[in-house]
Amino acid sequence: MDPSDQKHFTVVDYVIFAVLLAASMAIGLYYALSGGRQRTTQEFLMADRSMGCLPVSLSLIASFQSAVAIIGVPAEIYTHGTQYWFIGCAYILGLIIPAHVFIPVLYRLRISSAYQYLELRFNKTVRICGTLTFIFQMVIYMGVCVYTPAFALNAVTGFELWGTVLATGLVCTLYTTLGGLKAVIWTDVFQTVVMFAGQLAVIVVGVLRTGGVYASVHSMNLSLNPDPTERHTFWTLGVGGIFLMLSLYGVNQAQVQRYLSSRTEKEAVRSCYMVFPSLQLALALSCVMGLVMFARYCGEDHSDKLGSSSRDAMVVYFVMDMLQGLPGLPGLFVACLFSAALSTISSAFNSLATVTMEDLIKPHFPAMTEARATLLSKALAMSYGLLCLAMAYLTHLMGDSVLQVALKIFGMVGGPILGLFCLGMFFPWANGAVAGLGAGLTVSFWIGVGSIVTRTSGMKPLPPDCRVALLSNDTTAAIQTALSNVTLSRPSGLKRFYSLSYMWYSGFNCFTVILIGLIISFITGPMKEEDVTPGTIYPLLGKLLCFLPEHLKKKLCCVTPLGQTVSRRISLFTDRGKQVPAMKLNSTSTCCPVCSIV
Ligand SMILES: O=C(O)CCCC[C@@H]1SC[C@@H]2NC(=O)N[C@@H]21
Ligand code: NA
Repeated sequence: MDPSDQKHFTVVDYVIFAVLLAASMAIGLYYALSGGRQRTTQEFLMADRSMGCLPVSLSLIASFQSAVAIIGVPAEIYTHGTQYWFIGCAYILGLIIPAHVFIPVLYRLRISSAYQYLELRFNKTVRICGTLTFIFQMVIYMGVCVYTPAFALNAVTGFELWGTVLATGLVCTLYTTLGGLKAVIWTDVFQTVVMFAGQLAVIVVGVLRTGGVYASVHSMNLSLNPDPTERHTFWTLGVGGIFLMLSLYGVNQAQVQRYLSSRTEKEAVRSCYMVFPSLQLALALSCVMGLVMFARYCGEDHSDKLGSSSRDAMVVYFVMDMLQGLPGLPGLFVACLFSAALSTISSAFNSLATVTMEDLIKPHFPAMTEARATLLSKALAMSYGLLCLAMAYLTHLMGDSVLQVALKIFGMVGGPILGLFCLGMFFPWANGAVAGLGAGLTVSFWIGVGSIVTRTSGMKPLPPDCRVALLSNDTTAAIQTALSNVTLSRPSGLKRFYSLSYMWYSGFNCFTVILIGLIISFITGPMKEEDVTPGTIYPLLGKLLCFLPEHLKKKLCCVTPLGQTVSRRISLFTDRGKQVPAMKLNSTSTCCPVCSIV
């Protein structure tokens, strides 16, 4: 990028960025020195299970809204049109199902890590596999989140790349290590506000300077094509996106930990509902930013100004172009970018430290003292921080648009984990979980790597050229007809398998795990009712057939309502070694194998 095009920061911008980092540190220090001073893992990892629905809901959004969305979504809209906005349709079921299926089951088990559910329902091996898969997913995802803001800023403003990565990583590691989950949640609240403010500022200034978004209306496209190999259609985003949402907001430890830190189950369900409007707002802001950017540049390709860097960097170029000469606003946008990154990375650190502690260390050292366990948790948060800096470099090599990289990771790794939980909750007789997960991950990496190797991610569509958009309608129609007549060489066989849209990865891999898990269960003999831990099954069929009269349901499937108590006592997880009051279970009804809750 030649220096003449380089956008520069004024002192005010650097000050605003420094204030953001300092504010986050202050919140972290406050929680390190107040309350129980983070002396127990219940406080450090679970915020004493005392959180209200407002901070939890804002923290739930912040966990998976990082600089990847702030930069990647406008770049997506600019390059491919408004198709991506349809992922908003997936937020409906993508939040209702977690609120009414996953939260009730997981909250009533009084666990700290989502993967403790897997040991309760299956066995310790499944739990370890689930935990390791989660760690793998979040470490790579964190690398993308740390790298994105630093790379984008460096490409446009010459902002020191690795210095920024280091500063972000260290500040984040510090306040997460000092202040625990309470600090992470309250910094998430503060950072979500900064994130929205920054995006709003860019949109307002952008609309004022480009005179509206009329030119980009033509980039509104709606593809209802059911072909699963088409990258973004209403079906891949609106339906495939539901499985993506379930893998994140239903069973991902970062979100489950927030549900479990709520003071009551109702607060947790309410926080899940409160996520919906804010998530739609976040999606709308980033999509409109892409439209304003299109209106400004009409789809022309300015990457010549940016040298080799991708369309993602173009978003930062556009923002700096818009905010030039308005001291403080470039700094606000940079603060917005790093708020988005910090809130995601801190959530990832804390959830990684929690599962490592709860799932991998505590079970082997039950007699470990509270002080030592808390110290170890802090050391883990620190080591994960350093590990993600290494992953940031790996992202440097990935090449794809950052949004696509993140969505692929969730699909390839989050999908199979979702399948594991669904196998456990909806199929009482299932016990082939390890084989199911193994098969799911194998297929997922086969298709993921295959799609990268064969690069069958479909022709990169021509950047929408607003000259076409501004032509008279019949000319445009003529051009589009001509283009549609050019049938791309349709991939067949394995190539077609590799060209499955990555938005179907979550759903596809989830079903692979369930299918293989059920087949193995039948081959090795299904689980007996009495062996299933009560409270770990969601009576799916019973709920679906809830319209049937009781006597018919009794014949078909006499399901006791969720969480009903039955006669046998079971010992749940022991919190710190002592026997937690077991769930008294006292209904005697036996149930059919299909949907029974014992
Ligand atoms: O922003 C990121 O870091 C990841 C990209 C978005 C992740 C998914 S997309 C659907 C859902 N909505 C969000 O805001 N995040 C998740
Ligand atoms: Na975030």
